[in-house]
Amino acid sequence: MELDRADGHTDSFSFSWQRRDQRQQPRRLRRALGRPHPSEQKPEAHAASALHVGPRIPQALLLALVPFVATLPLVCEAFRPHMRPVQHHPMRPSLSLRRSPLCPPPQMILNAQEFPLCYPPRFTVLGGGNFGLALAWLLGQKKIPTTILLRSQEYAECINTERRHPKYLSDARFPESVRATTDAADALKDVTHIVHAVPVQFSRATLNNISHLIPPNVPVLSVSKGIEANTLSLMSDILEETLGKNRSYAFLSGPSFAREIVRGLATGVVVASTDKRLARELQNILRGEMFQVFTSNDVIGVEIGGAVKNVLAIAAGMCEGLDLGTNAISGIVTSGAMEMRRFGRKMGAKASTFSGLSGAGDLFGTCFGPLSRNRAFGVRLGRGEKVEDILASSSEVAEGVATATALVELIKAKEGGYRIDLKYPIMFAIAEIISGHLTPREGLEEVMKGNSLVDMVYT
Ligand SMILES: NC(=O)C1=CN([C@@H]2O[C@H](COP(=O)(O)OP(=O)(O)OC[C@H]3O[C@@H](n4cnc5c(N)ncnc54)[C@H](O)[C@@H]3O)[C@@H](O)[C@H]2O)C=CC1
Ligand SMILES: O=C(CO)COP(=O)(O)O
Repeated sequence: MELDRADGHTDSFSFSWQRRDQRQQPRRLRRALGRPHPSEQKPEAHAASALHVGPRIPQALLLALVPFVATLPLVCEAFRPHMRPVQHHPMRPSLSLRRSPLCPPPQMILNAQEFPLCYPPRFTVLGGGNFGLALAWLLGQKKIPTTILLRSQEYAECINTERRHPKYLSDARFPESVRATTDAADALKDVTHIVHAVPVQFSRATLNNISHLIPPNVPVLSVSKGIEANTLSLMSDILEETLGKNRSYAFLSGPSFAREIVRGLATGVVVASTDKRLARELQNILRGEMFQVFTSNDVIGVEIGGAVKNVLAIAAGMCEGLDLGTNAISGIVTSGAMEMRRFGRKMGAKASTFSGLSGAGDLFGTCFGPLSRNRAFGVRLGRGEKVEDILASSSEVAEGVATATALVELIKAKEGGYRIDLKYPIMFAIAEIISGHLTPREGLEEVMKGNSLVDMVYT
């Protein structure tokens, strides 16, 4: 049976009291019998017919059902902790529970600006660098209980007592709903969602250390951008290999500098997941007036965009460090965007993802904006500093450095064939520069002079 709701939608999980024979009769016959189709009735008549109880459902039976229906929400609530949906943590109720009369219908949960979640989310952020802190701050603004798992006791105490991190984003004040700890068991107890913000090269070791403490089915949102150097893995591979396939993962990317987020400046990001419901749930949890969240199911496209733009930002920085001019930077970034898209397609990504926030958007922000650490790394490299010296003098991560060589290895593995460097001249040049085989000037001038620039539109 179906219920015709007042708003015109039909809910498959509820009932209609229309007689089956009446629903199946052709309209002309119904009119002749004086029983027009509900859509042809006046509103009052429609309402009356919706309540009309035919002889096949005795009124006594309906009355007997009333106490059962009335207590259904309470029964659902009582059983919630015992229900273990396949893909989700027990604290995230299954869709059928969310459809209990106590909860708004699913479209309300998914679309409402002020999300009326039917359970209290509790987040744990892994990684206390700039971006982990920015997301904890964002969640704190929404009064969502959030624990940051740090390695430094001193930093954790500073967050808990002074409500700020002494080193990163030190101007940002954390609300009371945010706390920090170095105790992984404490941080992961009762968690409903995990944000993974550990740099890619340290992710596998970090996750292996704590995987036994992460409750089954708790979903993980990764914000790290890069390719693991020794395995050529993306974060989606690392997460599945360390935390298993039996949970949902999502990936956040887009132009989103931590420093701007904690200043409350307008930001737009993409959350990609093959679990559409998780992507929409995270969208509703994270979004706010100044923080827009879009959803995508193109996980590989979003991951490739985030990893490759860091490499291209190093090239943009080198152009600046070498004073090659704006024309050269723009040419290299445009051509690099083509290579990003080409490789993404090879990996199975959608072409359109590279025109969006997690592709072109993040590429522009990182290559031309003043805040990028990858771009800053490239500037120093272009001015003549050595890779090792820059890395040794920096306490913040430039993911593009390790990713550059891993990216070329991954391209070779996926493309196969001869002279792949001709298809990806910019990626190959950056990897050669970072591994010390070419100087920045040699590498970039070779690209600019050697007819290596490609254009998506013109030949
Ligand atoms: N900072 C930003 O604005 C954004 C960063 N991201 C991404 O977020 C991820 C994290 O970057 P940030 O938070 O910026 O890092 P960060 O550069 O601010 O800090 C480095 C982090 O690495 C940790 N770390 C260093 N050595 C480690 C080790 N051996 N094991 C475990 N952790 C170690 C430090 O404790 C610190 O949390 C990166 O993949 C980055 O690309 C993404 C979007 C924006
Ligand atoms: O990914 C980022 C912004 O979207 C941060 O880039 P950097 O790591 O180069 O600072």
